Amino acid sequence: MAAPIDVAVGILMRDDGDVLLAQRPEGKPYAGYWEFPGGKVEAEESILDALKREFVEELGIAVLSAEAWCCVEHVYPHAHVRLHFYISREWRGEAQSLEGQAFSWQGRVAVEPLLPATIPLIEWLDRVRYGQKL
Ligand SMILES: Nc1nc2c([nH]c(=O)n2[C@H]2C[C@H](O)[C@@H](COP(=O)(O)OP(=O)(O)OP(=O)(O)O)O2)c(=O)[nH]1
Repeated sequence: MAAPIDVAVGILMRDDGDVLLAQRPEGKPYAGYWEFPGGKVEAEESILDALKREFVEELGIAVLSAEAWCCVEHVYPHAHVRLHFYISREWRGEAQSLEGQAFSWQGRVAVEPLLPATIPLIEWLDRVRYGQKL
């Protein structure tokens, strides 16, 4: 099988625990599915740099700091991806829809459909956001 493609994914988390999700625009695989913003890491680029670049390109947001959280691999029909999820609580700017995508701040995540590889993350994330009360 081909080597996985590295993808940098960012979870912006507000003080109240809400997180930002975006809807994949037309023309991409899984258009209309919800995801955390991010994109493919380019050659010679660190994952954190890719994350910062994607947030500027897609949302006009400057990520000031982010912490590596977890890494998930998934094989789709279109690609084998290795997703590097980061959590950021520190950024500058308000989200703008620079690629025509919808986005939404969510507490308990209620948007759907979610990208398949992102679904398990939601439950893990609730443990981070709301403690072990689940
Ligand atoms: N951003 C993001 N991608 C995800 C998530 N979950 C998940 O399976 N993916 C997959 C979908 C895609 O196969 C891949 C991301 O690639 P992409 O096509 O969106 O990346 P990109 O913006 O760099 O795209 P492009 O330059 O090729 O148009 O990771 C997620 O929560 N966020």
